[in-house]
Amino acid sequence: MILADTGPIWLIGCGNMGGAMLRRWIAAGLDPARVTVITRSGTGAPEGVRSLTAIPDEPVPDTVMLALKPQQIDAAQALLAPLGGRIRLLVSILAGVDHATLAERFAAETIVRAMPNLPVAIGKGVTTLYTAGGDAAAVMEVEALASLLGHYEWIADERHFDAVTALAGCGPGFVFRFADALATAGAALGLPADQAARLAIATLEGSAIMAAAAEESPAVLADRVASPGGSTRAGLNVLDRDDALVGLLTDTLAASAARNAEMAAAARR
Ligand SMILES: NC(=O)C1=CN([C@@H]2O[C@H](COP(=O)(O)OP(=O)(O)OC[C@H]3O[C@@H](n4cnc5c(N)ncnc54)[C@H](O)[C@@H]3O)[C@@H](O)[C@H]2O)C=CC1
Ligand SMILES: O=C(O)[C@@H]1CCC=N1
Repeated sequence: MILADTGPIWLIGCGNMGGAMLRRWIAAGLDPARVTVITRSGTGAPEGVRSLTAIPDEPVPDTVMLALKPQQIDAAQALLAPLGGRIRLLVSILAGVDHATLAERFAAETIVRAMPNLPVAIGKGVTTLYTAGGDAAAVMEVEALASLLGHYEWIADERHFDAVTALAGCGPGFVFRFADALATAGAALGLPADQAARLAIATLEGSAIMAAAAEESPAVLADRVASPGGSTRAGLNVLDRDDALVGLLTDTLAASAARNAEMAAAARR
């Protein structure tokens, strides 16, 4: 998808996620001269990008992206309050904070909630998008940006946003933790820790790539690894006993989704 050259983009906050997205967009062809990063610290912007600690005395930019924390939404609102008109496109990656709250706090023609995840840094991220409606060109522009980050999809029902945040936004954190746990378990069987870590990550990489390309479900692929009466089945029996792994992940996602709801409630005040 082609990036439209629609004018200035202001990125409010440029930490782990804002920085990862911006670096990927620039690597994929976004002109850094279009972007102004505005942060409290004045740090974190990639080379070639204007970095400020307050909004410049300039016309309202076409696009504003909110990439600070949900707890910093009051500061973002105060920062943008002096703008003299409506922003054409506001994109928010704030976990939890809902469309209605954004519309109350920010004057924008089109508002899109986006939930990226950290592998956007290498163009293999997952970005989920939601809008309550807006200008078709602005929506296409968001798709063009999201497509440069990896896989993206829209959700029609905003009530699913906390769930996709827990699954895909937070998901890399859980997968990284699983990689560590796999390595720790390998080391417990006597492997050197560094070797166990290498084998765990390479195993995850190959399995994820294979699952992504396969027509079969992961459940079928798991059965393909498990020879009848063999050692994989013995291991799977532990994960499957009383749905142990499903139960653990259900609790994990539920905790994340609940925290998103808390952050959303705090932003409504
Ligand atoms: N880290 C991740 O994997 C993901 C994060 N997100 C969302 O991205 C947002 C940012 O998260 P991170 O990048 O992890 O946080 P971070 O702490 O790394 O970055 C926050 C950024 O906001 C800036 N900032 C803080 N106060 C400010 C203010 N008053 N005015 C302007 N800038 C200010 C900081 O200087 C920093 O650049 C959050 O809303 C989070 O929900 C969404 C998906 C994934
Ligand atoms: O931890 C957080 O709140 C954010 C939302 C998704 C990933 N990181």
